[in-house]
Amino acid sequence: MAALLQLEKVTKSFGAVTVADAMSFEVNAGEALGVIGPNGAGKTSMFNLITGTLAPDSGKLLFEDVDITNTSAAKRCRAGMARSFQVPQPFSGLTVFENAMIAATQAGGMSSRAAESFCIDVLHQTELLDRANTLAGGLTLLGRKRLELTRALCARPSLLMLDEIAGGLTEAECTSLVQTIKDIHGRGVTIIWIEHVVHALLAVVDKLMVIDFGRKIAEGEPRAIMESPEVQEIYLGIEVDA
Ligand SMILES: Nc1ncnc2c1ncn2[C@@H]1O[C@H](COP(=O)(O)OP(=O)(O)OP(=O)(O)O)[C@@H](O)[C@H]1O
Repeated sequence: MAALLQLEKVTKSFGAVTVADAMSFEVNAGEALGVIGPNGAGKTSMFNLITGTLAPDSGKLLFEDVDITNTSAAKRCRAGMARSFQVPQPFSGLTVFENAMIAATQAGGMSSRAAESFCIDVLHQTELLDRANTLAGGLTLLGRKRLELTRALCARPSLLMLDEIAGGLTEAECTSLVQTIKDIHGRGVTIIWIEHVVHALLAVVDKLMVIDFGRKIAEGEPRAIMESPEVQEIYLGIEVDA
């Protein structure tokens, strides 16, 4: 598999707080990478560094083998990166369909005519088609999460980044959203998914990475990583017998 995204020794600090400490990893095309770590570990900052809303102090990022370290966030989006936000950020006074259209025409660069049928298709995938004419502000939490996913997909990403999209959902809602994400991944979209709801992640991802204090603690086959004593102790705070 070819690497779609590569981070090489990416470092970023805010004063004394280091959010990325010589962070290196790669994500192959077609892969789903899960990212876990304690609060404040630097997970969202990592997304900001990848999408270009945060500039690294040092290190290099490559997307499709092109050095994007100094590429603007807008250009990275056009190149195929899209993300959802931890706190859904729709245009609350616009309908679900209008939100999708804005994403498809602005982030996805589509003409309005082409975007219409495309958005219907995306809303079908994200199971929001029957809410197309609902105001975004009137959606349930699950609906808002699905709209976050819709808006990211409308940017036509080859790399989809999900930031705690399962947070706050009931068990049944989580199961339903996981199935949607599985289907999206099944269509060949490469995914990086930050999540505290670990069982949701494990249902989808091929690889799991654990970070703490901006450092990569472990990376590999998800269940093996979860069972490793180092991860249990550092991430879960569980004392493991020597
Ligand atoms: N712009 C900023 N200026 C100063 N400190 C920041 C900034 N952005 C993030 N931080 C700090 O960097 C650390 C990492 O934050 P980040 O949001 O990346 O963590 P996280 O792993 O996503 O946490 P959570 O799981 O709680 O969402 C935190 O201590 C945070 O307060």
